[in-house]
Amino acid sequence: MIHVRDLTKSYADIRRGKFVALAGISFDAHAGQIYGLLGPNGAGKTSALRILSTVLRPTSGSARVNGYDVLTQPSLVRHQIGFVSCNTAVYDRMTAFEMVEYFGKLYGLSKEQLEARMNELFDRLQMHEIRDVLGAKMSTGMKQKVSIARALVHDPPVLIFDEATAGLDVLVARALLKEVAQLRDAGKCVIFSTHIMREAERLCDRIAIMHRGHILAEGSLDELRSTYAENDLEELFFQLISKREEAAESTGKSAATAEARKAGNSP
Ligand SMILES: Nc1ncnc2c1ncn2[C@@H]1O[C@H](COP(=O)(O)OP(=O)(O)OP(=O)(O)O)[C@@H](O)[C@H]1O
Repeated sequence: MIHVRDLTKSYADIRRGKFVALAGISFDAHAGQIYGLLGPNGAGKTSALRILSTVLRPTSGSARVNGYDVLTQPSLVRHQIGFVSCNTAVYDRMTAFEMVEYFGKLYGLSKEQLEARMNELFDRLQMHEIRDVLGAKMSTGMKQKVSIARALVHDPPVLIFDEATAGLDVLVARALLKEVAQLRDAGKCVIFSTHIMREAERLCDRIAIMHRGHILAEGSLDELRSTYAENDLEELFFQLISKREEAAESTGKSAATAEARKAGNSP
């Protein structure tokens, strides 16, 4: 359902010059699966997810969502996905009902379809009591429910959650994770980015461990544990990242030594 090949993204950064945020990642995610992108801050998770949702253009490589190409068929791609992040905007002057209705209309749902869908979503996400609450007066948890309803209103086959539990209290975060699992059980393809090991461990069917724009390892939790002979995901994660850092450091040192030799500054 999601097919990503050799995807790269470079930013022109004033301070750092050309900065490579994605260095050629490839992965596939399927219906009925939660695919986790696990990585520390700056790993490139958001860049990858923004490309999948057509907000960003890749520098090179390709990505298809439910058969549609993000570069050549962006509008069709957008109909295939719902996107939830920790800071999806909820308009201050709209009520929960108006927000979800507004997005349903944007997706072209008929009045009847929208009414049925909104009833279903307000039941499922227990949103009836916040139906008439204005965005400005909502708690973070309420806002997150509205964001989820907004992402689900057109019943897309693919759902993308980008660090969606950040800033939520433990009860609201749990409810969100339960909803994510239910979406998978309903046959959706879910991409779930997080830096929280426990979330990835509990929820994801496959995990890509990302660091500085690379996928360092990929597989089901069992596959990762057996390949790296390490049961603890956190430990496995640290081992992979420290190996990478050491390799990068020694490459940097050799490059610097070679440069110095060339310049005649080194014995
Ligand atoms: N518009 C931009 N211009 C320059 N650099 C950027 C831009 N957007 C992201 N970056 C850089 O690209 C790298 C990857 O960022 P990205 O947000 O994709 O990572 P992430 O894994 O989602 O991290 P986080 O959890 O912190 O959001 C970071 O070093 C970031 O500073």
